[in-house]
Amino acid sequence: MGLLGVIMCGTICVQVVTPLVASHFIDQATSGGDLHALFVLALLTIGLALAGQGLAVAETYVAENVGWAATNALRADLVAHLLRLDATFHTAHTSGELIERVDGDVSTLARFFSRFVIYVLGNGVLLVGVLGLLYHVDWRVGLGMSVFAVLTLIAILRIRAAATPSWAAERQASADFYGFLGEYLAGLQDIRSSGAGAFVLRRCAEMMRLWLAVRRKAQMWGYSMNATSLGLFALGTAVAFALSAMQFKLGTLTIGTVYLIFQCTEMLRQPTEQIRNEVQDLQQADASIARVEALLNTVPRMVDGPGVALPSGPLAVELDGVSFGYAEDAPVLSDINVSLAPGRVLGVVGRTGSGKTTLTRLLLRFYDPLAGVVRLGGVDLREVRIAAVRARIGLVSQEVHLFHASVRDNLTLFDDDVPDEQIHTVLDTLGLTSWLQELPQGLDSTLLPDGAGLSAGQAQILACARILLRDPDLVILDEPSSRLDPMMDQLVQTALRRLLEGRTGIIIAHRLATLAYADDILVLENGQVREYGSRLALATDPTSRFAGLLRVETSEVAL
Ligand SMILES: Nc1ncnc2c1ncn2[C@@H]1O[C@H](COP(=O)(O)OP(=O)(O)OP(=O)(O)O)[C@@H](O)[C@H]1O
Repeated sequence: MGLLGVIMCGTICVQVVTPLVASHFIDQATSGGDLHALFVLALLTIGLALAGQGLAVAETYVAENVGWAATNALRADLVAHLLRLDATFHTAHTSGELIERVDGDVSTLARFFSRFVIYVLGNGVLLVGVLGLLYHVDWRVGLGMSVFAVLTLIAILRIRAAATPSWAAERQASADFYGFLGEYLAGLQDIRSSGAGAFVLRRCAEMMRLWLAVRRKAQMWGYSMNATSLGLFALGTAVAFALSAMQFKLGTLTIGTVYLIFQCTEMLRQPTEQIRNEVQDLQQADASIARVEALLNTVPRMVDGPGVALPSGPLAVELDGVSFGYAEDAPVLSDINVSLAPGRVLGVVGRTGSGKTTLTRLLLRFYDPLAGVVRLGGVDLREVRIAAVRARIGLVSQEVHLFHASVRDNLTLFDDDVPDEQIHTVLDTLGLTSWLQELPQGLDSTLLPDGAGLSAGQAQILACARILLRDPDLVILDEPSSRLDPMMDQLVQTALRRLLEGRTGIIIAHRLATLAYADDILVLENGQVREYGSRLALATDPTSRFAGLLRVETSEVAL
Protein backbone atom coordinates (compact mmCIF):
# COMPACT_ATOMS: atom_id res chain seq x y z
CA MET A 1 0.00 0.00 0.00
CA GLY A 2 2.97 2.26 0.66
CA LEU A 3 4.23 1.64 -2.86
CA LEU A 4 0.75 2.36 -4.17
CA GLY A 5 0.80 5.67 -2.27
CA VAL A 6 4.12 6.62 -3.89
CA ILE A 7 2.83 5.76 -7.36
CA MET A 8 -0.34 7.74 -6.71
CA CYS A 9 1.73 10.82 -5.72
CA GLY A 10 3.68 10.46 -8.98
CA THR A 11 0.43 10.29 -10.96
CA ILE A 12 -0.91 13.42 -9.25
CA CYS A 13 2.29 15.33 -10.01
CA VAL A 14 2.11 14.33 -13.68
CA GLN A 15 -1.57 15.31 -13.85
CA VAL A 16 -1.01 18.75 -12.34
CA VAL A 17 2.16 19.57 -14.29
CA THR A 18 0.87 18.50 -17.75
CA PRO A 19 -1.72 21.30 -18.27
CA LEU A 20 0.75 23.87 -16.90
CA VAL A 21 3.28 22.86 -19.56
CA ALA A 22 0.58 22.82 -22.25
CA SER A 23 -0.69 26.29 -21.28
CA HIS A 24 2.87 27.57 -21.40
CA PHE A 25 3.28 26.02 -24.87
CA ILE A 26 0.08 27.71 -26.16
CA ASP A 27 1.11 31.13 -24.86
CA GLN A 28 4.60 30.76 -26.34
CA ALA A 29 3.21 29.59 -29.68
CA THR A 30 0.58 32.36 -29.98
CA SER A 31 3.11 35.05 -29.05
CA GLY A 32 5.64 33.77 -31.64
CA GLY A 33 8.09 32.35 -29.08
CA ASP A 34 11.42 30.63 -29.64
CA LEU A 35 11.12 27.40 -31.67
CA HIS A 36 13.71 25.59 -29.55
CA ALA A 37 11.78 26.36 -26.34
CA LEU A 38 8.56 25.14 -28.01
CA PHE A 39 10.33 21.94 -29.04
CA VAL A 40 11.49 21.31 -25.47
CA LEU A 41 7.98 21.96 -24.11
CA ALA A 42 6.48 19.57 -26.70
CA LEU A 43 8.99 16.85 -25.75
CA LEU A 44 8.22 17.42 -22.07
CA THR A 45 4.49 16.99 -22.74
CA ILE A 46 5.13 13.71 -24.57
CA GLY A 47 7.42 12.54 -21.73
CA LEU A 48 4.75 13.39 -19.14
CA ALA A 49 2.09 11.51 -21.13
CA LEU A 50 4.34 8.42 -21.31
CA ALA A 51 5.18 8.66 -17.61
CA GLY A 52 1.44 8.94 -16.84
CA GLN A 53 0.73 5.72 -18.76
CA GLY A 54 3.63 3.88 -17.11
CA LEU A 55 2.42 4.94 -13.69
CA ALA A 56 -1.12 3.79 -14.53
CA VAL A 57 0.18 0.30 -15.40
CA ALA A 58 2.28 0.12 -12.23
CA GLU A 59 -0.67 1.33 -10.18
CA THR A 60 -3.00 -1.40 -11.54
CA TYR A 61 -0.37 -4.09 -10.92
CA VAL A 62 0.33 -3.06 -7.33
CA ALA A 63 -3.34 -2.40 -6.53
CA GLU A 64 -4.38 -5.86 -7.77
CA ASN A 65 -1.66 -7.45 -5.64
CA VAL A 66 -2.73 -5.58 -2.54
CA GLY A 67 -6.40 -6.38 -3.15
CA TRP A 68 -5.82 -10.09 -3.70
CA ALA A 69 -3.37 -10.50 -0.82
CA ALA A 70 -5.86 -8.89 1.57
CA THR A 71 -8.94 -10.72 0.33
CA ASN A 72 -7.18 -14.10 0.19
CA ALA A 73 -6.17 -13.68 3.82
CA LEU A 74 -9.76 -12.80 4.66
CA ARG A 75 -11.11 -15.81 2.74
CA ALA A 76 -8.72 -18.11 4.64
CA ASP A 77 -9.83 -16.58 7.96
CA LEU A 78 -13.46 -17.11 7.07
CA VAL A 79 -12.94 -20.74 6.01
CA ALA A 80 -11.03 -21.45 9.23
CA HIS A 81 -13.83 -19.81 11.20
CA LEU A 82 -16.51 -21.83 9.40
CA LEU A 83 -14.66 -25.03 10.27
CA ARG A 84 -14.70 -23.98 13.91
CA LEU A 85 -18.40 -23.16 13.97
CA ASP A 86 -20.58 -25.91 15.38
CA ALA A 87 -23.23 -28.15 13.90
CA THR A 88 -26.10 -25.86 14.95
CA PHE A 89 -24.73 -23.07 12.75
CA HIS A 90 -24.13 -25.35 9.79
CA THR A 91 -27.60 -26.86 10.06
CA ALA A 92 -29.08 -23.36 9.86
CA HIS A 93 -27.07 -22.23 6.79
CA THR A 94 -26.89 -23.88 3.39
CA SER A 95 -23.49 -24.51 1.86
CA GLY A 96 -24.31 -22.27 -1.15
CA GLU A 97 -25.05 -19.36 1.17
CA LEU A 98 -21.74 -19.87 2.95
CA ILE A 99 -19.85 -20.05 -0.37
CA GLU A 100 -21.38 -16.72 -1.35
CA ARG A 101 -20.34 -15.22 1.96
CA VAL A 102 -16.78 -16.52 1.78
CA ASP A 103 -16.33 -15.60 -1.87
CA GLY A 104 -19.02 -13.17 -3.07
CA ASP A 105 -18.86 -10.79 -0.13
CA VAL A 106 -15.09 -10.91 -0.01
CA SER A 107 -14.65 -10.30 -3.75
CA THR A 108 -16.65 -7.10 -3.38
CA LEU A 109 -14.01 -5.99 -0.93
CA ALA A 110 -11.03 -6.61 -3.23
CA ARG A 111 -11.20 -3.23 -4.98
CA PHE A 112 -12.07 -1.54 -1.74
CA PHE A 113 -9.00 -2.95 0.04
CA SER A 114 -6.62 -2.18 -2.76
CA ARG A 115 -7.68 1.29 -3.68
CA PHE A 116 -10.11 2.94 -1.35
CA VAL A 117 -7.80 4.70 1.11
CA ILE A 118 -5.13 5.53 -1.44
CA TYR A 119 -7.59 6.68 -4.10
CA VAL A 120 -9.74 8.77 -1.82
CA LEU A 121 -6.70 10.37 -0.21
CA GLY A 122 -4.86 10.77 -3.51
CA ASN A 123 -7.84 12.19 -5.34
CA GLY A 124 -8.62 14.43 -2.39
CA VAL A 125 -5.09 15.86 -2.64
CA LEU A 126 -5.46 16.22 -6.42
CA LEU A 127 -8.77 18.01 -5.96
CA VAL A 128 -7.24 20.47 -3.51
CA GLY A 129 -4.18 20.89 -5.79
CA VAL A 130 -6.28 21.70 -8.85
CA LEU A 131 -8.51 24.10 -6.91
CA GLY A 132 -5.34 25.79 -5.59
CA LEU A 133 -4.13 26.18 -9.18
CA LEU A 134 -7.47 27.71 -10.17
CA TYR A 135 -7.29 30.19 -7.25
CA HIS A 136 -3.79 31.04 -8.41
CA VAL A 137 -5.03 31.73 -11.97
CA ASP A 138 -8.19 33.57 -11.02
CA TRP A 139 -9.69 33.60 -7.53
CA ARG A 140 -13.28 34.02 -8.80
CA VAL A 141 -13.07 30.91 -10.94
CA GLY A 142 -11.34 29.09 -8.04
CA LEU A 143 -14.12 30.06 -5.62
CA GLY A 144 -16.89 29.09 -8.06
CA MET A 145 -15.40 25.66 -8.71
CA SER A 146 -14.76 25.08 -4.99
CA VAL A 147 -18.47 25.62 -4.29
CA PHE A 148 -19.40 23.07 -6.98
CA ALA A 149 -16.83 20.53 -5.77
CA VAL A 150 -18.03 20.77 -2.15
CA LEU A 151 -21.70 20.50 -3.21
CA THR A 152 -20.92 17.43 -5.30
CA LEU A 153 -19.03 15.71 -2.46
CA ILE A 154 -21.85 16.39 0.02
CA ALA A 155 -24.41 14.98 -2.44
CA ILE A 156 -22.27 11.87 -3.00
CA LEU A 157 -21.92 11.17 0.73
CA ARG A 158 -25.64 11.68 1.37
CA ILE A 159 -26.56 9.26 -1.40
CA ARG A 160 -24.05 6.69 -0.12
CA ALA A 161 -25.61 6.65 3.35
CA ALA A 162 -29.05 6.14 1.86
CA ALA A 163 -27.89 3.38 -0.49
CA THR A 164 -26.15 1.05 2.01
CA PRO A 165 -29.30 -0.84 3.16
CA SER A 166 -30.19 -1.50 -0.49
CA TRP A 167 -26.78 -3.04 -1.11
CA ALA A 168 -27.08 -5.16 2.05
CA ALA A 169 -30.40 -6.48 0.74
CA GLU A 170 -28.74 -7.20 -2.61
CA ARG A 171 -25.94 -9.20 -0.96
CA GLN A 172 -28.51 -11.18 1.04
CA ALA A 173 -30.57 -11.92 -2.10
CA SER A 174 -27.42 -13.13 -3.82
CA ALA A 175 -26.51 -15.38 -0.85
CA ASP A 176 -30.07 -16.77 -0.78
CA PHE A 177 -29.88 -17.58 -4.47
CA TYR A 178 -26.57 -19.42 -4.17
CA GLY A 179 -27.86 -21.21 -1.07
CA PHE A 180 -30.85 -22.38 -3.09
CA LEU A 181 -28.67 -23.44 -6.02
CA GLY A 182 -26.22 -25.37 -3.82
CA GLU A 183 -29.02 -27.22 -2.09
CA TYR A 184 -30.80 -28.23 -5.28
CA LEU A 185 -27.65 -29.27 -7.08
CA ALA A 186 -26.85 -31.54 -4.13
CA GLY A 187 -30.28 -33.14 -4.44
CA LEU A 188 -30.19 -33.41 -8.24
CA GLN A 189 -30.80 -37.13 -8.34
CA ASP A 190 -33.95 -36.98 -6.20
CA ILE A 191 -35.26 -33.95 -8.09
CA ARG A 192 -34.80 -35.64 -11.46
CA SER A 193 -36.21 -38.98 -10.40
CA SER A 194 -39.28 -37.41 -8.85
CA GLY A 195 -39.86 -35.12 -11.86
CA ALA A 196 -39.61 -32.00 -9.72
CA GLY A 197 -37.40 -30.14 -12.23
CA ALA A 198 -40.16 -27.73 -13.26
CA PHE A 199 -40.85 -26.76 -9.64
CA VAL A 200 -37.17 -26.12 -9.05
CA LEU A 201 -36.97 -23.95 -12.16
CA ARG A 202 -39.99 -21.97 -11.08
CA ARG A 203 -38.47 -21.41 -7.65
CA CYS A 204 -35.22 -20.42 -9.37
CA ALA A 205 -37.05 -17.86 -11.52
CA GLU A 206 -38.85 -16.47 -8.48
CA MET A 207 -35.59 -16.02 -6.61
CA MET A 208 -33.90 -14.35 -9.58
CA ARG A 209 -36.85 -12.00 -10.01
CA LEU A 210 -36.53 -11.01 -6.37
CA TRP A 211 -32.78 -10.58 -6.76
CA LEU A 212 -33.25 -8.40 -9.86
CA ALA A 213 -35.66 -6.13 -8.00
CA VAL A 214 -33.29 -5.49 -5.07
CA ARG A 215 -30.27 -5.17 -7.35
CA ARG A 216 -32.05 -2.67 -9.59
CA LYS A 217 -32.94 -0.59 -6.56
CA ALA A 218 -29.34 -0.66 -5.33
CA GLN A 219 -27.95 0.18 -8.78
CA MET A 220 -30.36 3.09 -9.14
CA TRP A 221 -28.73 4.70 -6.12
CA GLY A 222 -25.41 4.40 -7.94
CA TYR A 223 -26.80 5.99 -11.08
CA SER A 224 -28.45 8.77 -9.15
CA MET A 225 -25.01 9.50 -7.72
CA ASN A 226 -23.56 9.63 -11.24
CA ALA A 227 -26.31 11.89 -12.50
CA THR A 228 -25.98 14.27 -9.56
CA SER A 229 -22.23 14.68 -9.85
CA LEU A 230 -22.27 14.95 -13.66
CA GLY A 231 -25.06 17.54 -13.57
CA LEU A 232 -23.35 19.66 -10.93
CA PHE A 233 -20.08 19.52 -12.84
CA ALA A 234 -21.62 20.48 -16.15
CA LEU A 235 -23.03 23.54 -14.40
CA GLY A 236 -19.64 24.28 -12.83
CA THR A 237 -17.83 24.01 -16.17
CA ALA A 238 -20.35 26.35 -17.80
CA VAL A 239 -19.83 28.93 -15.06
CA ALA A 240 -16.01 28.62 -15.33
CA PHE A 241 -16.23 29.08 -19.12
CA ALA A 242 -18.46 32.10 -18.83
CA LEU A 243 -16.15 33.72 -16.26
CA SER A 244 -12.97 33.07 -18.27
CA ALA A 245 -14.59 34.20 -21.56
CA MET A 246 -15.51 37.47 -19.89
CA GLN A 247 -11.97 37.92 -18.58
CA PHE A 248 -10.48 37.05 -22.00
CA LYS A 249 -12.68 39.69 -23.68
CA LEU A 250 -11.61 42.25 -21.09
CA GLY A 251 -8.01 41.28 -21.89
CA THR A 252 -7.14 40.23 -18.32
CA LEU A 253 -6.54 36.56 -19.31
CA THR A 254 -4.41 35.11 -22.13
CA ILE A 255 -5.71 32.30 -24.35
CA GLY A 256 -3.18 29.96 -22.63
CA THR A 257 -4.71 30.78 -19.26
CA VAL A 258 -8.23 30.18 -20.59
CA TYR A 259 -7.01 26.78 -21.77
CA LEU A 260 -5.52 26.19 -18.32
CA ILE A 261 -8.86 26.98 -16.65
CA PHE A 262 -10.64 24.66 -19.07
CA GLN A 263 -8.12 21.88 -18.34
CA CYS A 264 -8.42 22.47 -14.60
CA THR A 265 -12.21 22.16 -14.61
CA GLU A 266 -11.82 18.96 -16.61
CA MET A 267 -9.19 17.79 -14.13
CA LEU A 268 -11.55 18.51 -11.25
CA ARG A 269 -14.04 16.18 -12.84
CA GLN A 270 -11.60 13.26 -12.74
CA PRO A 271 -10.84 13.16 -8.98
CA THR A 272 -14.47 13.85 -8.15
CA GLU A 273 -15.54 10.98 -10.40
CA GLN A 274 -12.91 8.71 -8.87
CA ILE A 275 -14.02 9.62 -5.38
CA ARG A 276 -17.60 8.99 -6.50
CA ASN A 277 -16.61 5.55 -7.87
CA GLU A 278 -14.82 4.69 -4.65
CA VAL A 279 -17.80 5.81 -2.60
CA GLN A 280 -20.05 3.76 -4.86
CA ASP A 281 -17.79 0.76 -4.12
CA LEU A 282 -17.96 1.66 -0.47
CA GLN A 283 -21.76 1.29 -0.59
CA GLN A 284 -21.30 -2.34 -1.59
CA ALA A 285 -18.26 -2.81 0.61
CA ASP A 286 -20.19 -1.42 3.60
CA ALA A 287 -22.81 -4.11 3.16
CA SER A 288 -20.20 -6.84 2.63
CA ILE A 289 -18.05 -5.74 5.56
CA ALA A 290 -21.08 -5.89 7.84
CA ARG A 291 -21.91 -9.42 6.66
CA VAL A 292 -18.30 -10.64 6.88
CA GLU A 293 -18.02 -9.09 10.34
CA ALA A 294 -21.26 -10.74 11.47
CA LEU A 295 -19.94 -14.10 10.30
CA LEU A 296 -16.58 -13.65 12.02
CA ASN A 297 -18.37 -12.54 15.19
CA THR A 298 -20.55 -15.66 15.28
CA VAL A 299 -19.19 -17.48 18.29
CA PRO A 300 -19.23 -21.29 18.26
CA ARG A 301 -21.66 -22.59 20.87
CA MET A 302 -19.17 -25.27 21.84
CA VAL A 303 -16.59 -23.73 24.13
CA ASP A 304 -13.20 -25.39 23.78
CA GLY A 305 -12.07 -27.24 26.91
CA PRO A 306 -9.05 -26.20 29.01
CA GLY A 307 -7.00 -29.09 27.56
CA VAL A 308 -7.13 -31.98 30.05
CA ALA A 309 -5.42 -34.94 28.33
CA LEU A 310 -7.28 -38.13 27.49
CA PRO A 311 -5.63 -41.37 28.67
CA SER A 312 -3.79 -43.30 25.95
CA GLY A 313 -5.06 -46.59 24.50
CA PRO A 314 -8.65 -47.67 23.88
CA LEU A 315 -11.04 -45.21 25.51
CA ALA A 316 -13.76 -46.00 28.03
CA VAL A 317 -17.10 -44.40 27.11
CA GLU A 318 -19.48 -43.17 29.77
CA LEU A 319 -22.81 -41.39 29.46
CA ASP A 320 -23.93 -40.31 32.89
CA GLY A 321 -27.57 -39.18 33.11
CA VAL A 322 -27.35 -37.60 29.65
CA SER A 323 -30.36 -35.72 28.25
CA PHE A 324 -30.34 -33.80 25.01
CA GLY A 325 -32.60 -32.11 22.46
CA TYR A 326 -31.80 -30.04 19.36
CA ALA A 327 -34.39 -27.59 20.68
CA GLU A 328 -34.73 -27.24 24.44
CA ASP A 329 -38.44 -28.12 24.46
CA ALA A 330 -38.10 -31.21 22.21
CA PRO A 331 -36.05 -33.87 24.04
CA VAL A 332 -34.36 -36.45 21.81
CA LEU A 333 -32.40 -38.31 24.51
CA SER A 334 -33.54 -38.60 28.14
CA ASP A 335 -31.46 -39.74 31.09
CA ILE A 336 -29.12 -42.07 29.22
CA ASN A 337 -26.72 -44.08 31.40
CA VAL A 338 -24.11 -46.16 29.60
CA SER A 339 -20.70 -47.34 30.73
CA LEU A 340 -18.47 -49.07 28.20
CA ALA A 341 -15.08 -50.42 29.30
CA PRO A 342 -12.00 -49.76 27.11
CA GLY A 343 -11.75 -52.19 24.19
CA ARG A 344 -15.38 -53.35 24.37
CA VAL A 345 -17.86 -52.95 21.55
CA LEU A 346 -21.37 -51.58 22.09
CA GLY A 347 -24.15 -52.29 19.63
CA VAL A 348 -26.92 -49.68 19.56
CA VAL A 349 -30.31 -50.61 18.14
CA GLY A 350 -33.63 -48.84 18.04
CA ARG A 351 -36.28 -47.64 15.66
CA THR A 352 -35.60 -44.88 13.23
CA GLY A 353 -35.63 -41.53 15.02
CA SER A 354 -34.93 -43.09 18.42
CA GLY A 355 -31.78 -40.99 18.85
CA LYS A 356 -28.95 -43.37 17.89
CA THR A 357 -27.10 -40.94 15.60
CA THR A 358 -27.67 -38.13 18.06
CA LEU A 359 -25.89 -40.19 20.73
CA THR A 360 -22.77 -40.43 18.54
CA ARG A 361 -22.88 -36.67 17.88
CA LEU A 362 -22.58 -36.08 21.61
CA LEU A 363 -19.50 -38.32 21.75
CA LEU A 364 -17.83 -36.31 18.97
CA ARG A 365 -18.85 -33.15 20.81
CA PHE A 366 -20.82 -31.74 17.93
CA TYR A 367 -23.27 -30.81 20.68
CA ASP A 368 -23.13 -30.66 24.49
CA PRO A 369 -25.79 -32.51 26.52
CA LEU A 370 -28.46 -30.36 28.14
CA ALA A 371 -28.07 -32.43 31.32
CA GLY A 372 -25.59 -35.08 32.49
CA VAL A 373 -21.99 -35.71 31.51
CA VAL A 374 -20.31 -37.46 28.59
CA ARG A 375 -16.91 -38.92 29.51
CA LEU A 376 -14.18 -40.52 27.42
CA GLY A 377 -11.43 -42.34 29.32
CA GLY A 378 -13.02 -41.01 32.52
CA VAL A 379 -12.60 -37.34 31.48
CA ASP A 380 -15.57 -34.98 30.98
CA LEU A 381 -15.50 -34.01 27.28
CA ARG A 382 -15.96 -30.36 28.18
CA GLU A 383 -12.55 -30.47 29.88
CA VAL A 384 -10.75 -31.66 26.74
CA ARG A 385 -9.87 -29.65 23.64
CA ILE A 386 -12.43 -30.39 20.91
CA ALA A 387 -9.70 -31.17 18.37
CA ALA A 388 -8.11 -33.62 20.82
CA VAL A 389 -11.43 -35.44 21.27
CA ARG A 390 -12.01 -35.77 17.54
CA ALA A 391 -8.42 -36.86 16.91
CA ARG A 392 -9.09 -39.94 19.06
CA ILE A 393 -12.39 -40.93 17.43
CA GLY A 394 -12.96 -42.47 14.00
CA LEU A 395 -16.46 -42.17 12.53
CA VAL A 396 -17.90 -44.05 9.58
CA SER A 397 -21.17 -42.22 9.06
CA GLN A 398 -24.28 -43.21 7.13
CA GLU A 399 -23.27 -40.91 4.29
CA VAL A 400 -19.61 -41.40 3.47
CA HIS A 401 -18.29 -38.27 1.78
CA LEU A 402 -15.67 -38.84 -0.88
CA PHE A 403 -13.95 -35.88 -2.50
CA HIS A 404 -13.25 -35.20 -6.17
CA ALA A 405 -9.57 -35.86 -5.54
CA SER A 406 -7.05 -38.70 -5.79
CA VAL A 407 -7.59 -41.97 -3.91
CA ARG A 408 -4.56 -41.02 -1.78
CA ASP A 409 -6.01 -37.64 -0.80
CA ASN A 410 -9.36 -39.23 -0.06
CA LEU A 411 -7.72 -41.68 2.30
CA THR A 412 -5.26 -39.35 4.01
CA LEU A 413 -7.63 -36.36 3.90
CA PHE A 414 -4.95 -34.33 2.12
CA ASP A 415 -2.24 -35.09 4.68
CA ASP A 416 0.95 -35.40 2.57
CA ASP A 417 2.94 -36.85 5.48
CA VAL A 418 1.26 -40.26 5.34
CA PRO A 419 3.65 -42.62 3.49
CA ASP A 420 2.31 -44.69 0.56
CA GLU A 421 3.49 -47.95 2.20
CA GLN A 422 1.13 -47.29 5.11
CA ILE A 423 -1.77 -46.70 2.72
CA HIS A 424 -0.97 -49.92 0.84
CA THR A 425 -0.79 -51.89 4.11
CA VAL A 426 -4.20 -50.59 5.19
CA LEU A 427 -5.79 -51.30 1.79
CA ASP A 428 -4.29 -54.77 1.92
CA THR A 429 -5.70 -55.36 5.40
CA LEU A 430 -9.15 -54.40 4.14
CA GLY A 431 -8.92 -56.60 1.03
CA LEU A 432 -8.83 -53.65 -1.38
CA THR A 433 -5.51 -54.43 -3.10
CA SER A 434 -7.11 -55.95 -6.20
CA TRP A 435 -9.50 -52.98 -6.48
CA LEU A 436 -6.52 -50.62 -6.33
CA GLN A 437 -4.64 -52.60 -8.98
CA GLU A 438 -7.56 -52.19 -11.37
CA LEU A 439 -7.39 -48.40 -11.12
CA PRO A 440 -5.45 -46.84 -14.02
CA GLN A 441 -3.17 -44.71 -11.87
CA GLY A 442 -3.29 -46.52 -8.55
CA LEU A 443 -3.36 -44.14 -5.61
CA ASP A 444 -3.16 -41.17 -8.00
CA SER A 445 -6.44 -42.06 -9.72
CA THR A 446 -9.03 -39.35 -9.26
CA LEU A 447 -12.36 -40.30 -7.76
CA LEU A 448 -15.49 -38.77 -9.27
CA PRO A 449 -17.30 -36.07 -7.26
CA ASP A 450 -19.35 -37.47 -4.36
CA GLY A 451 -17.85 -40.91 -4.90
CA ALA A 452 -19.87 -41.49 -8.09
CA GLY A 453 -18.49 -44.60 -9.80
CA LEU A 454 -18.07 -46.40 -6.48
CA SER A 455 -20.63 -48.71 -4.93
CA ALA A 456 -21.96 -47.89 -1.46
CA GLY A 457 -19.93 -50.81 -0.13
CA GLN A 458 -16.68 -49.64 -1.72
CA ALA A 459 -17.27 -46.15 -0.35
CA GLN A 460 -17.78 -47.59 3.11
CA ILE A 461 -14.64 -49.71 2.93
CA LEU A 462 -12.69 -46.62 1.80
CA ALA A 463 -14.12 -44.79 4.81
CA CYS A 464 -12.87 -47.67 7.00
CA ALA A 465 -9.42 -47.34 5.38
CA ARG A 466 -9.45 -43.62 6.09
CA ILE A 467 -10.07 -44.36 9.74
CA LEU A 468 -7.53 -47.19 10.00
CA LEU A 469 -4.89 -44.74 8.74
CA ARG A 470 -5.72 -42.37 11.55
CA ASP A 471 -5.56 -45.21 14.09
CA PRO A 472 -8.17 -43.84 16.54
CA ASP A 473 -8.95 -45.31 19.95
CA LEU A 474 -12.73 -45.18 19.66
CA VAL A 475 -14.50 -46.22 16.48
CA ILE A 476 -18.10 -45.29 15.76
CA LEU A 477 -19.86 -47.06 12.90
CA ASP A 478 -23.24 -45.64 11.93
CA GLU A 479 -25.27 -48.25 10.00
CA PRO A 480 -22.29 -49.42 8.04
CA SER A 481 -23.93 -52.28 6.15
CA SER A 482 -27.38 -50.94 5.42
CA ARG A 483 -27.31 -51.03 1.61
CA LEU A 484 -24.94 -53.80 0.63
CA ASP A 485 -25.19 -56.98 -1.41
CA PRO A 486 -24.06 -60.18 0.40
CA MET A 487 -20.67 -60.25 -1.38
CA MET A 488 -19.88 -56.68 -0.50
CA ASP A 489 -21.36 -57.18 2.93
CA GLN A 490 -18.77 -59.88 3.56
CA LEU A 491 -15.94 -57.51 2.60
CA VAL A 492 -17.35 -54.75 4.75
CA GLN A 493 -17.76 -57.12 7.68
CA THR A 494 -14.08 -58.06 7.39
CA ALA A 495 -13.14 -54.39 7.24
CA LEU A 496 -15.20 -53.68 10.33
CA ARG A 497 -13.61 -56.53 12.24
CA ARG A 498 -10.16 -55.15 11.45
CA LEU A 499 -11.28 -51.68 12.39
CA LEU A 500 -12.56 -52.76 15.79
CA GLU A 501 -9.47 -54.80 16.74
CA GLY A 502 -7.85 -53.34 19.85
CA ARG A 503 -10.25 -50.37 19.97
CA THR A 504 -13.40 -49.41 21.80
CA GLY A 505 -16.30 -49.51 19.35
CA ILE A 506 -19.87 -48.34 18.97
CA ILE A 507 -21.91 -49.88 16.17
CA ILE A 508 -25.31 -48.57 15.18
CA ALA A 509 -27.20 -51.00 12.96
CA HIS A 510 -30.71 -51.75 11.90
CA ARG A 511 -29.66 -55.22 10.76
CA LEU A 512 -28.81 -57.25 13.79
CA ALA A 513 -26.27 -59.43 11.93
CA THR A 514 -23.92 -56.44 11.96
CA LEU A 515 -23.90 -56.63 15.72
CA ALA A 516 -22.04 -59.95 15.79
CA TYR A 517 -18.93 -58.15 17.07
CA ALA A 518 -20.77 -56.34 19.85
CA ASP A 519 -20.05 -57.28 23.46
CA ASP A 520 -22.88 -55.16 24.87
CA ILE A 521 -26.21 -54.06 23.48
CA LEU A 522 -28.14 -50.84 24.07
CA VAL A 523 -31.76 -50.75 22.91
CA LEU A 524 -33.05 -47.19 22.56
CA GLU A 525 -36.71 -46.35 22.42
CA ASN A 526 -37.99 -42.79 22.04
CA GLY A 527 -34.67 -41.49 23.30
CA GLN A 528 -34.67 -43.63 26.44
CA VAL A 529 -32.72 -46.75 27.40
CA ARG A 530 -35.12 -49.63 26.92
CA GLU A 531 -32.51 -52.32 27.52
CA TYR A 532 -28.79 -52.37 28.22
CA GLY A 533 -26.56 -55.36 28.96
CA SER A 534 -24.24 -58.03 27.60
CA ARG A 535 -25.21 -59.21 24.10
CA LEU A 536 -25.12 -62.89 24.99
CA ALA A 537 -27.18 -62.44 28.13
CA LEU A 538 -29.82 -60.38 26.27
CA ALA A 539 -29.87 -62.73 23.28
CA THR A 540 -30.45 -65.77 25.46
CA ASP A 541 -33.12 -64.14 27.63
CA PRO A 542 -36.37 -64.87 25.76
CA THR A 543 -38.17 -62.06 27.58
CA SER A 544 -35.68 -59.40 26.43
CA ARG A 545 -36.53 -56.83 23.73
CA PHE A 546 -33.28 -57.67 21.92
CA ALA A 547 -34.17 -61.39 21.75
CA GLY A 548 -37.56 -60.33 20.38
CA LEU A 549 -35.88 -58.24 17.67
CA LEU A 550 -33.62 -61.18 16.81
CA ARG A 551 -36.65 -63.45 16.44
CA VAL A 552 -38.38 -60.93 14.13
CA GLU A 553 -35.30 -60.60 11.92
CA THR A 554 -34.75 -64.37 11.71
CA SER A 555 -38.39 -64.90 10.69
CA GLU A 556 -38.08 -62.07 8.06
CA VAL A 557 -35.00 -63.78 6.61
CA ALA A 558 -36.81 -67.14 6.60
CA LEU A 559 -39.76 -65.58 4.77
N1 LIG B 1 -29.76 -31.60 13.25
C1 LIG B 1 -30.96 -31.85 13.79
N2 LIG B 1 -31.73 -30.82 14.17
C2 LIG B 1 -32.94 -31.05 14.73
N3 LIG B 1 -33.46 -32.26 14.97
C3 LIG B 1 -32.73 -33.33 14.61
C4 LIG B 1 -31.44 -33.18 13.99
N4 LIG B 1 -30.95 -34.42 13.74
C5 LIG B 1 -31.89 -35.30 14.18
N5 LIG B 1 -32.95 -34.65 14.69
C6 LIG B 1 -34.14 -35.27 15.31
O1 LIG B 1 -33.70 -36.04 16.41
C7 LIG B 1 -34.40 -37.26 16.49
C8 LIG B 1 -33.40 -38.42 16.55
O2 LIG B 1 -32.68 -38.46 15.33
P1 LIG B 1 -31.46 -39.46 15.10
O3 LIG B 1 -30.90 -39.16 13.76
O4 LIG B 1 -30.58 -39.42 16.26
O5 LIG B 1 -32.22 -40.85 15.08
P2 LIG B 1 -31.68 -42.28 14.66
O6 LIG B 1 -32.13 -43.21 15.71
O7 LIG B 1 -30.23 -42.23 14.36
O8 LIG B 1 -32.50 -42.50 13.32
P3 LIG B 1 -32.09 -43.35 12.03
O9 LIG B 1 -32.05 -44.76 12.47
O10 LIG B 1 -33.20 -43.07 11.06
O11 LIG B 1 -30.77 -42.80 11.60
C9 LIG B 1 -35.32 -37.32 15.28
O12 LIG B 1 -36.62 -36.98 15.72
C10 LIG B 1 -34.79 -36.25 14.36
O13 LIG B 1 -35.85 -35.66 13.68
